[in-house]
Amino acid sequence: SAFPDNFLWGAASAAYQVEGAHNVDGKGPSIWDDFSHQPGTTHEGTNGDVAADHYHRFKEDVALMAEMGMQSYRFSISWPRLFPSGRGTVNKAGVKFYSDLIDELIKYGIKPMITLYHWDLPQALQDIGGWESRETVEAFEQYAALCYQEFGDRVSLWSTFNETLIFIGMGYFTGAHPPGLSDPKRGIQACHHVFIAHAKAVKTFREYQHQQRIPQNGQIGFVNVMQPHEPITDKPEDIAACKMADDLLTHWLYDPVLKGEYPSHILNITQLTWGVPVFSLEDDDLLKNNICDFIGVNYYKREWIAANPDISNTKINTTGNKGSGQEFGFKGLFKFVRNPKSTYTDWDWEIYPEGLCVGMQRLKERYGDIPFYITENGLGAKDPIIDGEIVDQPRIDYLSSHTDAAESAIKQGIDLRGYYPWSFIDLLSWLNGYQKQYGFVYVDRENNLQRKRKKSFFWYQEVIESNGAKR
Ligand SMILES: C[C@@]1(C(=O)O)OC[C@H]2O[C@@H](O)[C@H](O)[C@@H](O)[C@H]2O1
Repeated sequence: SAFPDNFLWGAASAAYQVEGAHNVDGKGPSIWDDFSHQPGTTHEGTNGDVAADHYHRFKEDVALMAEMGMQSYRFSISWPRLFPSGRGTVNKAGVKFYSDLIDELIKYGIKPMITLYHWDLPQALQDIGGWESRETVEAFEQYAALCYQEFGDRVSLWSTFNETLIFIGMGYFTGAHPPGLSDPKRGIQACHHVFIAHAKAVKTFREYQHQQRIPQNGQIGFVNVMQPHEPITDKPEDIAACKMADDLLTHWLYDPVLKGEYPSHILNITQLTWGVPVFSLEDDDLLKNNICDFIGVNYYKREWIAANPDISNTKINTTGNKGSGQEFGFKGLFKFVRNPKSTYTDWDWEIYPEGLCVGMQRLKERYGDIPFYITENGLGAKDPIIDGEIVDQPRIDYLSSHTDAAESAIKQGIDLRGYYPWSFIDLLSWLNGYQKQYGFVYVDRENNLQRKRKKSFFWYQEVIESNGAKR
């Protein structure tokens, strides 16, 4: 196979979705603890109070990762577990949990990849404005510095934010995520502060390397949604809508961290319309001088785009009833439409493996020969259980076809360094509860969260053992 010898075969998770122990050993509340406890916010009121209880079972889970042969594990740190009120006093028990997890991974030769922010902002910081406040930017820099100090000696792969498009988009535009707003002006400024927080965290990371407080070989990146857009017809209005979707959903999110600036024509529109983003004096240099080392791409689906003169709908399919999702779109900009020729999941996401390769090629064309990690890719499904076995063949087919696309990308010269299927273990899906499974390992919620290897566990074990030759 074309996979290089040092290619990292991993898997991913996120703190709020997997750990549980939401108020244990000094952890403070996050905005997801607060939001998910409000009625009507999540599928059937599901939340991360217990999740997969990884906080208490991480040794068993890491042993399963090692049995599967995983070479790297992408996980996120819960900021309020380290800083219960977001800044100031450090919760030593929280530091100990992640230190023990990292030691357990290293014991089995599994490289940690840390995500600093996977949506669980400390509620105490939301109370002072969250990402709309520069105080949160300062607090993030302090949080990142503590993580570098405590874990930088053993962790060389870092990323700052996961899917800014989603936590800003759903937090400030659709309102489906906390803080549940629908205000583009506030959303754009909040998003700007996230980019500044990222740049400051990169700057501190590089300073710590320079001072040899952390190893020189460490890499710090940014993790974005990678979602290729295609016009549903070659009519000029559909092509224009597709370009708009690309500018707003891709370039606005990638340019600031890979070019150090926003796409200028969109920046003109946002500043003319709302006077945002407001830049502080240091912002421009911060963005320009702290380009990250790699880009993490989370690939699930392509979206077909059409012109949208009429609908404003941001409700999505959160039940898993195929075809129950309406067309998602912003009036006057674009809308996502279904292609009758395409194949879709139960959550109405197109299955398009080639998009993994096409997406990286397009990014390489715009940003140059940057290192890539596929930091998420997976099939959300209700896995069939036959005679007590979890026979998730659809997930095997999905991952197999996507590793084909990954191999094609490498053959075409993309600097792809690792593949982290979402998710190592079944965990909470934010708005879809526990019914939307992604894991190689099943969690029996009727039986004390007992772990059980799925068919895909053994399939992936072979893929890793053969360095991608057997798929
Ligand atoms: C919305 C949804 C899903 O549950 O299907 O998309 C795929 C995957 O993306 C990740 O960044 C989220 O942390 C994880 O929970 C998943 O979230």
